[in-house]
Amino acid sequence: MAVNDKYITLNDGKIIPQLALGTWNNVDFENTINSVYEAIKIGYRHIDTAAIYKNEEEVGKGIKKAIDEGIVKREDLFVTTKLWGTQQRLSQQAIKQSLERLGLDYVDLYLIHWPVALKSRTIDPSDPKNYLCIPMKPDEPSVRDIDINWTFVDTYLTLQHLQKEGLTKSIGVSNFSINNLKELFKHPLFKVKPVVNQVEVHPLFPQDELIEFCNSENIVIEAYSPLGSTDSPILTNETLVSIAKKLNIDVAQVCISWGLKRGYVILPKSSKVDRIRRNFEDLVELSEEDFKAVSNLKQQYGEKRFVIPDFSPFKVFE
Ligand SMILES: NC(=O)C1=CN([C@@H]2O[C@H](COP(=O)(O)OP(=O)(O)OC[C@H]3O[C@@H](n4cnc5c(N)ncnc54)[C@H](OP(=O)(O)O)[C@@H]3O)[C@@H](O)[C@H]2O)C=CC1
Repeated sequence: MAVNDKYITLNDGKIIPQLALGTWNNVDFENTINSVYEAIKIGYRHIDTAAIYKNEEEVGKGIKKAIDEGIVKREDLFVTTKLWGTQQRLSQQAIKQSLERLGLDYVDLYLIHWPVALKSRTIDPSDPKNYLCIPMKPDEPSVRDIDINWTFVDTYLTLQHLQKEGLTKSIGVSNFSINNLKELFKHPLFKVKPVVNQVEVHPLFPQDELIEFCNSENIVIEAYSPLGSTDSPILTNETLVSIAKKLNIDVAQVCISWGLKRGYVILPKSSKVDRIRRNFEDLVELSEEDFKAVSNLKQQYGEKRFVIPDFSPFKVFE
C-alpha cells in the first residue's frame, strides 16, 4: 500500500483517509475551488475546512466539479467542517448553513473548532462573507467575547443529535486538552465518544502526552499545521533541510512522512497545485534514523506552538 493511501478506522467504525488537504488561510477564495478540485484529481480523498475559514462555498464548488466530472463519488470523499464559537448554542442551524454552503447533504465529520463558546454578534451587511458575524481572523480582539453561560460540554451534547439526524456521519473535537476531554466524559448525558481530536502537531510540537491520552481513549489525533503553519521556521530547519536533500524531497514532505509514520491523520495545506501534488506523491517511508532525527528536534530547538488565538480569560490548552 502506498504511503499516501492509508485509512484509519475511527471508534464509531467509519474509516478516514490518513492524509487530507487543509484549506485554512487561502486568501484567494477562487483559488480554493481549483486547489480542492486539483487535489481530488491528484488522489486526495479527505478535505478539511471550517465555517470560520469562510471558504465552504469554494471547497464545495471544487468538490462538485470533481464529482460532476466523474473523478470521484461523494461517498468516496471524506469532508470535515467545524463549528465556530459564535454558533455553539446553534449547532443545528450552523451545520445546516455549512451544508448549504458546501452544497452537500451531509459531512463526514463535524468538529467543535475550539472548546470556547463566544457571544454571537451583529451581521455586517457590507461583508458578503460575514455570515457568522465574526471577523476574518480568529485572533482579532472582537472575538474575545466569551459566552460564560454556555460550555463546550453543552455544545457537544447537541452534536450527538446532529449525528443522529444524519447531518454528519461522525462527531469530534478540536483543540481539546486532556482536561477538556475528561470534563466532557464525566457528563451524565455524554454518550458518543469524539472520533478525533484535531490539534496542532509537528516536529517542534509533537504533543506526545495528548497523543498518548487520546490513543488510550481510542480517539484519533488529527495533526493540524503539520508544517508549522504560514511562514514556518520548520521549513528552513537545517536538520530537516539535510534530510530532505538526502531524500530528494521538500522539507514539507519530510514533515508529512514523519506524521504518517507516527500513525495519525495529517492535514497539510497548500494553495499551490505543484506543492499539493508533491505533498501527496513525494512521500516516503522514513528510515528509523531519519525518523529519530525528526523526533529529536524538540529537544534540540525547544517546543514551539504556532496557533495561539487569544480567547482570554478562557485558558485554552489547559
Ligand atoms: N482546528 C484548528 O484549529 C486548525 C486547523 N487547521 C487545519 O490544518 C490545516 C493545515 O494547517 P496550516 O496552519 O494551514 O499550516 P501547514 O502546516 O499545513 O502549512 C501551510 C503553509 O506551508 C506552505 N507549504 C505547503 N506545502 C509546502 C511545500 N511543499 N513547500 C513549502 N511550503 C509549503 C503553505 O504555503 P502555500 O499555500 O503558499 O503553498 C502554507 O504557507 C489548515 O489548512 C486547516 O485545514 C489549521 C490550524 C488550526
